[in-house]
Amino acid sequence: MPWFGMDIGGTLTKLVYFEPTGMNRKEMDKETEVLKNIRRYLTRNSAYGKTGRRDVHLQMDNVTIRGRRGTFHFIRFPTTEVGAFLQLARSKGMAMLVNTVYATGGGAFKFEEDFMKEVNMRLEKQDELDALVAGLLFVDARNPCECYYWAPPDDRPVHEHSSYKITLYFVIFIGFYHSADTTLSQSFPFGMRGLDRALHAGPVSIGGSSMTAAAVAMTISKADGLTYSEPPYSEEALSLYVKKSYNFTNPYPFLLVNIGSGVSILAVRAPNDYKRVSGTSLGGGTFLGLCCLLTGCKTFEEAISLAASGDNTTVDKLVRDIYGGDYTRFGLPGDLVASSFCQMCSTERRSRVSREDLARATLVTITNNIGSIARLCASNEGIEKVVFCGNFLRVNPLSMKLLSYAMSYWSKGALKALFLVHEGATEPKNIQCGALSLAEVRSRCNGRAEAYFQC
Ligand SMILES: Nc1ncnc2c1ncn2[C@@H]1O[C@H](COP(=O)(O)OP(=O)(O)OP(=O)(O)O)[C@@H](O)[C@H]1O
Ligand SMILES: CC(C)(CO)[C@@H](O)C(=O)NCCC(=O)O
Repeated sequence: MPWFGMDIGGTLTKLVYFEPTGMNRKEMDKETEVLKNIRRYLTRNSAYGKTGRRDVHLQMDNVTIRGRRGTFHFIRFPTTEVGAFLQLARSKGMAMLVNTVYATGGGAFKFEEDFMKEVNMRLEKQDELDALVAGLLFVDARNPCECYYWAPPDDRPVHEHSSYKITLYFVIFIGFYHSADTTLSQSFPFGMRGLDRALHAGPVSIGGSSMTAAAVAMTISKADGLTYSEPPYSEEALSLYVKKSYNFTNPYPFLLVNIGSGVSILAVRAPNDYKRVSGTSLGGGTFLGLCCLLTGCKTFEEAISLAASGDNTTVDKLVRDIYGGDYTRFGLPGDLVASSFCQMCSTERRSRVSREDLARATLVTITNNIGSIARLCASNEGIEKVVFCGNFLRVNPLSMKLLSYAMSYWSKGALKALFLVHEGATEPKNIQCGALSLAEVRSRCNGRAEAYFQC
């Protein structure tokens, strides 16, 4: 029997196939033709039918389980295609094997009878959240660079990077001020809020030097020490992030936020000690469903690519759209989204909004909401490490960066957002182990050459 494990989720079915390697002649002779065919079919292709895909970049080689060495292959297809999958498995002779497969996810219950009827396959059902925790610990133990985080190269939080600019603007401002032959109050007889309102005005002149009113307003606001941060969703802030490996050898306690169709949040205190502390129905399925409705896109990949080039500020109402600037008393920066999608109440704005902006706003809305709930759960549980997983993060660095920003900004650096290579990464080998010394990398890889090179 080939070694399979399945997770039949609300949106995607994940199939893990363990291909034994290094079989001796006797074992090879014993392997039936059906098994050989299945092995060849799975490992020689990376696409199955129209929608089945093998994530070749996630493949794990030289893994030992139950004394057998082999390779893990990761295959996925939409759960709507379970029927087609069963037909394919039948055509490959699966029904001729006496077989039981470990299966998890809601579909293990829902499709149990179909599996038995179509391919004579008994599903040995496992709880999906037990499997999630066990799977995370398994894969992390075998891949030293499994766990990573997003941060600027110097590891300082992104929102602190803007303080460089505060200093810079302050210096520019002082320069202007000193070269001016007029006083500040003469140039700007209005207060800070007036300056913020001047954002839309044209160039102004100070002592013969001119700069835009917007730059002056920003300068003053920064020099004045008002709350300021680069908008987390601005390209400038997001471009600061690089992936960095995280040493997860002492993981407990950690919060595990699984963003699938819906979202489950677990507090994990030991390998066999966790509880589901919360969840939300606004998850990856909501993002994709709303995006399809709003933009007419057809696939997750399309939705993500639209979002990548969109601007949510044409769709959302920001604090500054309501306050004219920051709401300083309660530390709400002007760039914070005050009300998701609120600009879409206007017929005029609706008529000129782009698909890209709608996709971006949907992504930001769903991601920020999950970030807020995760942050509250972490503080309730007294946990600092927050691991995000689930296929919503697949090919979706934007959400990972937004979550990283939100965790760090709102907790004043206390919370760390962590991610997993086998959930979301497109190029796992690009992760920098930059924060680790060579000796640390070596020790974490336990002398295994392939792990070391991956690092
Ligand atoms: N190729 C894809 N097709 C559809 N959705 C995708 C795809 N790739 C990533 N996604 C995203 O991943 C989500 C599904 O994630 P995941 O596979 O972790 O959950 P699930 O197991 O299907 O759901 P649940 O655990 O809630 O039952 C989708 O809702 C979507 O946001
Ligand atoms: C129902 C599950 C557990 C199925 O994986 C998941 O989609 C989920 O956690 N949904 C959120 C349900 C809620 O807590 O509101």
